Amino acid sequence: MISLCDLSFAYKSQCILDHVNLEIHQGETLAILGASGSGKSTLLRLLIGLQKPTSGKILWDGQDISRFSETQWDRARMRMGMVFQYSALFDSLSVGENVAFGLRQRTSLADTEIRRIVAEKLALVGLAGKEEARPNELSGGMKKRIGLARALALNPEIILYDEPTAGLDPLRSADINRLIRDMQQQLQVTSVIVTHDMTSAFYVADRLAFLQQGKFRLIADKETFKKTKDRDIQLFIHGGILPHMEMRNNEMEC
Ligand SMILES: Nc1ncnc2c1ncn2[C@@H]1O[C@H](COP(=O)(O)OP(=O)(O)OP(=O)(O)O)[C@@H](O)[C@H]1O
Repeated sequence: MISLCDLSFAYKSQCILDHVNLEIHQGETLAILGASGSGKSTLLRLLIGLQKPTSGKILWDGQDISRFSETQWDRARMRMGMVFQYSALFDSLSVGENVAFGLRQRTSLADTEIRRIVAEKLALVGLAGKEEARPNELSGGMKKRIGLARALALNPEIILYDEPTAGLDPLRSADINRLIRDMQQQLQVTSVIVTHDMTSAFYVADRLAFLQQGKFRLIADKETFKKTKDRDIQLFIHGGILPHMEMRNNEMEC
């Protein structure tokens, strides 16, 4: 569905992505993992057209979206939902108007239809009837749910999540993880999740891709990932403590 082809990106002289290739399959949930500063958020920004690659292509259904004009991007973004790290809700707007934001900006739907969609999406994330609440009255977990309802409002084909469990306690994180998986199963939407949270990644993702020094060190399904003998990946998975297994050093598997 989406392919990164020989994609490179640099901020001035700092190379962030170095000739990477990645396939994002229709309907899958793919987790992008990597240390702080490895370029995960940059990759999301490239996928939503907020950055342009230095070289290479991003193909979506055969079209190179990295060369799109702003008008083409306006149409393409209707097919994408983005869930931001700290929810990025407008505190001055009610919850209902936050969820309605993209619908009002990008469609000419009647107000009654927008209200119906907002009610439907809030129900989907377990917050039915919260239209009149203000974001600053809500917990972090509820804000994340509203961010997700907003991303779902335009029925996107792909949802991009930047650290969906950041700042949440383990129980609220589990709640968000379940919700992401439910959305996946109910709506068959393609999802890309940038996260440091290994519990979350293993729970929600079908496949994982580990970014390090501008390259994907490993792109694999969950079982392969858990069993890899790559030392750096095992250290990352286990929070810096190596499990008892035979390790390989500095060997790229992708
Ligand atoms: N606008 C920018 N201009 C210059 N350098 C930037 C910019 N944004 C990010 N960087 C640098 O690019 C590198 C990758 O940043 P990015 O935010 O993509 O990493 P990340 O893997 O998402 O990190 P984290 O997990 O901490 O959010 C970092 O070294 C960062 O300092």
